[in-house]
Amino acid sequence: MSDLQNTDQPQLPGVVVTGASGRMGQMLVRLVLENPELRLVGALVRPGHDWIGQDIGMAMGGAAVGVIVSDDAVTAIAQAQAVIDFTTPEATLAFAELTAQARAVHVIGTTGLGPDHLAALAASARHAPIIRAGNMSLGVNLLVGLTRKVAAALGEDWDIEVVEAHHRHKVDAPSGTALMLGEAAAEGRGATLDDLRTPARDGITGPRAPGSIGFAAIRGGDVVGEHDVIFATSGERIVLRHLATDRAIFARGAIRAAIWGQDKGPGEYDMHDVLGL
Ligand SMILES: NC(=O)c1ccc[n+]([C@@H]2O[C@H](COP(=O)([O-])OP(=O)(O)OC[C@H]3O[C@@H](n4cnc5c(N)ncnc54)[C@H](O)[C@@H]3O)[C@@H](O)[C@H]2O)c1
Ligand SMILES: O=C(O)C1=N[C@H](C(=O)O)CCC1
Repeated sequence: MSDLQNTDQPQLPGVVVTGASGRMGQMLVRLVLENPELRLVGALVRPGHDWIGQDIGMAMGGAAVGVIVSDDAVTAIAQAQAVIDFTTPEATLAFAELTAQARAVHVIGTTGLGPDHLAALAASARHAPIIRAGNMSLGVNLLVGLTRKVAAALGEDWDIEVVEAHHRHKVDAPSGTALMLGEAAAEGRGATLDDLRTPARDGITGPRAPGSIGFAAIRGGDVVGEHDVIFATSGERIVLRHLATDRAIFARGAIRAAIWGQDKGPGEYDMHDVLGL
């Protein structure tokens, strides 16, 4: 068995990683196993997945770690102090109910959540802490603050566009990060993103609506995540840019959130709370 796993330290918070076979799930399993402040107690995959019943370390091509992959979320989450969840909106809602029952911290990285999903999460957060962000990296959360400041400093003659690029497998657009950046820009202008967001452009769109915030999404290859916030006016442009080259940045943020949340009461939190920004 791998000596990375803290099986001999039952006092450490136990973490369940959902979507454990996914791109983020595998990264999270690795980094939770390496973390001296946490214990991996569960690895959940979707029903029917061929990893079910195998040790998660071996399923990922390494040494055994003593945690068997399962699709039994009820049993796994009942013994957890934290659930780290990068899956799909539907799966995340189901995990939120179980995490609320277990009074465990639910760290949610899943994007593509709509108003109905968010309302259901708010209900779960009445029972246990939920920490959710469309991007868990330090760099993007700093960029959110910068975007708000720059938008507040510039007048409406500066057009705001958010351009993002991701790998070919990504299913939602605009990305969760792009929406966070757009929301920050709108806040800087004293508005909400719902007030200022322009629908995706295609065909005869007419000229740009003054004061609006536009989004453009590129999908291809293995791009981990790239975001530009463009402020454009006559004669000059400012571009605020974040480039992600390693998914570990998201996993590190999520793990920090799981630890931070251990002494927090029920409620909804984000990475600004976790990072003290
Ligand atoms: N917030 C962030 O910092 C951040 C960073 C990266 C990705 N994400 C988001 O995380 C999500 C996952 O991204 P990914 O690239 O890892 O995708 P992925 O498709 O590689 O992984 C998702 C995994 O969830 C699993 N899953 C689906 N339903 C399930 C269920 N009911 N039970 C257990 N597992 C289930 C899938 O089988 C898959 O393995 C996306 O919404 C993505 O946008 C967020
Ligand atoms: O790979 C993804 O999917 C990512 N999703 C998040 C988003 O939607 O912004 C964060 C970046 C990577």
